[in-house]
Amino acid sequence: MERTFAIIKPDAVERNVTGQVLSMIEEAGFKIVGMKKIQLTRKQAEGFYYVHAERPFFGDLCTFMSRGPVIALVLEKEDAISSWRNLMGATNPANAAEGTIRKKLGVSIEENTVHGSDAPETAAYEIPYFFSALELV
Ligand SMILES: Nc1ncnc2c1ncn2[C@@H]1O[C@@H]2COP(=O)(O)O[C@H]2[C@H]1O
Repeated sequence: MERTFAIIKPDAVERNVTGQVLSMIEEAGFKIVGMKKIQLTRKQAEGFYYVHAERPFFGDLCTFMSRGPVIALVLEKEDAISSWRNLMGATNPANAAEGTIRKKLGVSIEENTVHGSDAPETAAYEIPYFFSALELV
């Protein structure tokens, strides 16, 4: 079993599609082992996305991610990291495959509804950024 970190982003929470995303997660066989609703500060968003600090979209991304509440999740499944990335679909919803969350619900390359860890090292940074060990059950 592997764990990955996921976020349901502000665009999805604003549009009341949190439940649709959670249904797709459960239907795909993930166990939700951690879940919380929080609103990031701008500084917390910058810390979470520090690997993108030099990218031109970094400022807008941190503004977007702190503009409203998000749902932070830890998901468990065999090959959870790649399975979750497959279920999310391509970063740009315009390029996402049928049946993926971003194809169904994504708005734009920035407001793309969900986030997921891209590698085990990333999950090892992202999970404890949001959750203590006691919160994962
Ligand atoms: N040109 C871009 N390329 C990649 N990611 C982008 C771009 N512009 C905005 N982003 C956002 O930056 C985020 C970084 O990782 P995410 O998977 O959370 O999803 C990405 C998008 O929301």
